[in-house]
Amino acid sequence: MIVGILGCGAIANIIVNNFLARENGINIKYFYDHDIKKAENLARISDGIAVLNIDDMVDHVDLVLEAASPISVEKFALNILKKGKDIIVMSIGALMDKKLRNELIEVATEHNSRIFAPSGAIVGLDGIKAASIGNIRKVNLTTRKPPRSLGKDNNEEEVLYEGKASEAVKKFPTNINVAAALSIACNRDVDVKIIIDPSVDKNVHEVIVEGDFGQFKTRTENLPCETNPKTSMLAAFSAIKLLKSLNENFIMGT
Ligand SMILES: NC(=O)C1=CN([C@@H]2O[C@H](COP(=O)(O)OP(=O)(O)OC[C@H]3O[C@@H](n4cnc5c(N)ncnc54)[C@H](O)[C@@H]3O)[C@@H](O)[C@H]2O)C=CC1
Ligand SMILES: O=C([O-])CC(=O)C(=O)O
Repeated sequence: MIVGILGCGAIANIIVNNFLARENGINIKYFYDHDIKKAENLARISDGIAVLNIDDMVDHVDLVLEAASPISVEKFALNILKKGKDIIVMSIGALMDKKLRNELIEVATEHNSRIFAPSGAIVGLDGIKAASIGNIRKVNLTTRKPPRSLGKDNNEEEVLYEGKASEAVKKFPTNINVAAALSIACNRDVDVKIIIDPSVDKNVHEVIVEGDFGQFKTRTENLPCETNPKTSMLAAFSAIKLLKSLNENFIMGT
């Protein structure tokens, strides 16, 4: 499987460094970023090809791994799917827009392509998907990040946001994709609180779900990526695991 990466920042760097040797028949070969130097850097370390025009990548790959921004999903995903290519979307916040999501699903169905959205920086999506088979009464997400992860310098705790996931992803498009992942997994606009917390040094996500199945609570304490403290290592790891699983015949988990 030939893979192209759209967005050559923190997540892409972790992915490429994990795939330096070809694994599971996956060859990450093409790189596109609107900062060509970033694409060239990844191409150099992986013996791949950096492209100036995204079409020069899409035409040659089986799958595009988006790790850029919600705007890049709006801009490029439709065309990727129309060309019959699969896409892994990291900027899941973009998919909270139901119109865009439905359009992408329609085009994917028509062109026999697939959209994958990894669980990213959060745990519990397996459980919430299963729980959504019954009635779900409550889903709360509380995200705590150190000030530097949110570009702040607080000395005291501050609630930055409290409200629905749909608004959260508009206000903080590169910080709370996890809220979109949760919402889409259970088809509900979940309640979100984002807290700037100078007492934590990790990106912490707590989820509480209650429904017909009973209840569960998860807490993820994520180490931030070195080059982008907003983003947790687990998000990149989840993309790697998903990518590897695409060529496997045994699927574990929901
Ligand atoms: N699903 C999840 O749980 C998570 C998702 N994310 C999202 O994944 C995406 C990537 O995250 P990082 O690697 O940490 O970001 P980053 O900022 O380190 O890297 C993004 C790269 O994409 C490039 N880029 C941005 N917009 C572009 C466009 N329209 N066209 C071409 N290149 C573009 C930038 O130049 C940059 O090199 C972000 O949208 C982030 O919010 C991040 C963490 C968790
Ligand atoms: O990486 C994280 O911990 C969460 C994050 O930035 C996001 O959901 O966009």
